[in-house]
Amino acid sequence: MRILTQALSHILTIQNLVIKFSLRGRVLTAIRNISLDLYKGESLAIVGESGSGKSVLMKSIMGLLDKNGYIDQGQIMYNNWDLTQFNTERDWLAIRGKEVGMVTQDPMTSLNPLKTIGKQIEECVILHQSLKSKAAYIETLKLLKDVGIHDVEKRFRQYPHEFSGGMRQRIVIAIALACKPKILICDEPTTALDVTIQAQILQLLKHLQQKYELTTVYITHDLGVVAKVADRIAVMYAGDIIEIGETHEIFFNAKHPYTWALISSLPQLGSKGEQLYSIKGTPPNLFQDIKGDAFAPRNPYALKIDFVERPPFFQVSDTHYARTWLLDPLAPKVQPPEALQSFFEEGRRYAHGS
Ligand SMILES: Nc1ncnc2c1ncn2[C@@H]1O[C@H](COP(=O)(O)OP(=O)(O)OP(=O)(O)O)[C@@H](O)[C@H]1O
Repeated sequence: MRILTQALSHILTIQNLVIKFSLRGRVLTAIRNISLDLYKGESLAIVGESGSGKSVLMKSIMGLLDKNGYIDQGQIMYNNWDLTQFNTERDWLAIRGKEVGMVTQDPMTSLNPLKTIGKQIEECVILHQSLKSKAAYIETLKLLKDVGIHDVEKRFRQYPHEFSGGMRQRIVIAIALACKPKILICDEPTTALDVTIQAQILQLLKHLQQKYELTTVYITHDLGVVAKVADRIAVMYAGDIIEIGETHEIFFNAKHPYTWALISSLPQLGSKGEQLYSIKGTPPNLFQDIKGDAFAPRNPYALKIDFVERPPFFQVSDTHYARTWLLDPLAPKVQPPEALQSFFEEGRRYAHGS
């Protein structure tokens, strides 16, 4: 795994972003003052339960927010452009696909069932790489090979329904790559696939990230999925990033009780048959103002201050930060649940040994 303490340059910087939606006369705050740096060439996973704001955050950097959504505050800096100031489709065409590509959960919705897959990839190659027909055809065959499809001349002439789910996802990835993006957002890219195919697609994405020198962002509700592919993990809860760090720091030294709960739900821990800490209750109502730490009402370790004041980011290491009052020097010393402690220790031993 790459060490992110080395000086890496930012490819995209989000500052104090607030995103709201108007809904039947009421306002829902989906993103609550998030700041995030994305480093060139890294692989970042954004993890959190349904409704935590992962997709809204990523849609905002592609100009894909629903019509009732708007950026209330903040900046998204990319290439000296502030994307929050983009307001026409024309502006966004300079970004979407070309600078930032996306692979979504369901390949069928991204593919046109009436066109051969070769034509669909070739169209993007012609549009984004300004190649003439013969060169575009050759480039398309190369992309198909790169995403692990065999017998490419024959496959070029086939339609989406003639491919399996995993193969269709490879084609969607080829279409994204045809636009030569610098950033590739993968939104639950393997959720619809079975476990073996999941692993193959993640392996492929990791390989392509290196080959095409991409910066990748994975969005997922499943921490386990990104363990092997992400350099860093950002944990989201109720529209906020509550912990961020290198993958091993999140897995083996997490500090926020919500991250503890996410790790506790990993099957690796469940198989030990121990009583694990599970998240009870529901996430907060995003139509209402949130006071303090949004997780406090569900947090068995909550302190009084958690109900009053939003915790700042406490620094754990150069690369690891967590928004929990438990890290305040004045807070009582609280240890993670026991089953997690042994998981953390095992993980750290393994990391030192490897
Ligand atoms: N068009 C919209 N109008 C109103 N609320 C919206 C709209 N789009 C998203 N939201 C709300 O914004 C919040 C964040 O949604 P988002 O889709 O980003 O969550 P998520 O973490 O990606 O969840 P999932 O994993 O289910 O996709 C949710 O409360 C959602 O209901």
